[in-house]
Amino acid sequence: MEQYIIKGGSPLVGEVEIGGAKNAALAILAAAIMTDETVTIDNLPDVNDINVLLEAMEGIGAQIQRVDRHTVKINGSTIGDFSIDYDYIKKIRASYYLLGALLGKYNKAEVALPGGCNIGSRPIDQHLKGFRALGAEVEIEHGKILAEAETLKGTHLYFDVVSVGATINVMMAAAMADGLTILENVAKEPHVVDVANFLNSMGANIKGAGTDVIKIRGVQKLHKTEYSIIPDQIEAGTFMFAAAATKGDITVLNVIPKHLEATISKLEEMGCQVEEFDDAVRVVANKRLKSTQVKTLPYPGFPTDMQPQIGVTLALSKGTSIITESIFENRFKYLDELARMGAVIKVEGNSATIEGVEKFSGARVSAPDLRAGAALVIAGLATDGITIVDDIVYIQRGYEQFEKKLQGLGAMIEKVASEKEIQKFKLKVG
Ligand SMILES: CC(=O)N[C@H]1[C@@H](OP(=O)(O)OP(=O)(O)OC[C@H]2O[C@@H](n3ccc(=O)[nH]c3=O)[C@H](O)[C@@H]2O)O[C@H](CO)[C@@H](O)[C@@H]1O
Ligand SMILES: C=C(OP(=O)(O)O)C(=O)O
Repeated sequence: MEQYIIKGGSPLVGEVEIGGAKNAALAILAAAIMTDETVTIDNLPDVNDINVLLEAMEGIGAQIQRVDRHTVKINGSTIGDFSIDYDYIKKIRASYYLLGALLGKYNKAEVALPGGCNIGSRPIDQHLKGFRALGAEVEIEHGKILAEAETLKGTHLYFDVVSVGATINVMMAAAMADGLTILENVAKEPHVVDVANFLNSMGANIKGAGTDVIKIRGVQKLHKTEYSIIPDQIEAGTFMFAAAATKGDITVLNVIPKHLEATISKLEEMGCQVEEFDDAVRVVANKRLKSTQVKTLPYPGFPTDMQPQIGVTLALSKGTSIITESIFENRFKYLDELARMGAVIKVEGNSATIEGVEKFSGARVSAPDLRAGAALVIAGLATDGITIVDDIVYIQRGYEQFEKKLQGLGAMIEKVASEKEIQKFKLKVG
């Protein structure tokens, strides 16, 4: 099992290139099979979730051609099977997008109930409500969701909760339904807009993505396109908090600063200097930061996927901070690990009270999920001494070459897989 070993305590300084957004890419890859023509997708992050989804798509007959590390050509004309097995997709959440894509194109889909990070109960009732409203029969049998329709028909639907996944999934299916679909109380995340833009570039007729109401006029056919995925706001924010926690100076390159506003505003409140450029953001922290309050909310609120990264940074900041996690009920597990490094935290329900400490002490900790894992790496980088992070397979789900990018900023971090490699690292760093 691979681990990260870290010798922290030095500021991270330099520039880092941000890749394409995992959560946009997963939906866009699935949507690419909705035409029989060849779709080229660029700025794809080379992370495990993407590779798992591509394998699942190949498994049902789609032709996948890797042009280079970040570019893929997809042709869905050879799909002969509408059923995705659990073995393929148990590790990823976004497999559910194949449901919307297959249902939209073929009026039939069978997809095993999704996996993904264990950050809460994560129901998919809103996805199913949307498919049913479009006229599909939907059953859950033997761990699979079975959806089928004679024809999909446009509908007017009000989501009960704001869900990224349900918004995108129902929007995909509706893109090829008969007539007009109006979706209300939808998610407004940048990746929702990116998927709508992608579908429109294939000939769909979707308006309003990024607002509370999306209107989709169904089309009979979609066509080929070439599309570049937006930058990953969560990867960018992770490096921005790495700058803050290590009292560093990091410029994240290839970002859309508008997508980072909630993160930027918290960093400024905490005492960081933040400079915005056209497609870059620089974060400088040259003193101990201040406490603040933060509540996770759907976009444009503070993202739940950034909650552990701010949590680690606040645990080192002066004063008492309160974090309220309002999206997922099980996203504080990293705080137990952080307590092993000396953080002082009390969790009650969906809120954590953090008494900032001057410093952590290195320890062996486990990544409980993707973002929590990245946050524990940040904690290690901010700590004198040695930290070992176990279960980095979670981190590899969503961060491309995480340790290499951190090394480029001066971090002493290595991926190791044996006691011998751990000892070698310790000897090297003294
Ligand atoms: C692959 C992907 O893009 N994952 C992201 C996506 O997850 P995901 O799409 O699973 O998250 P949702 O936006 O759907 O979840 C938001 C809230 O709605 C609830 N809910 C959702 C669907 C549903 O049918 N019923 C229901 O009650 C969830 O339990 C949660 O409390 O958005 C989350 C919120 O920004 C992010 O943390 C995840 O990184
Ligand atoms: C929670 C995440 O992913 P998923 O929804 O795929 O589990 C994430 O990207 O932070």
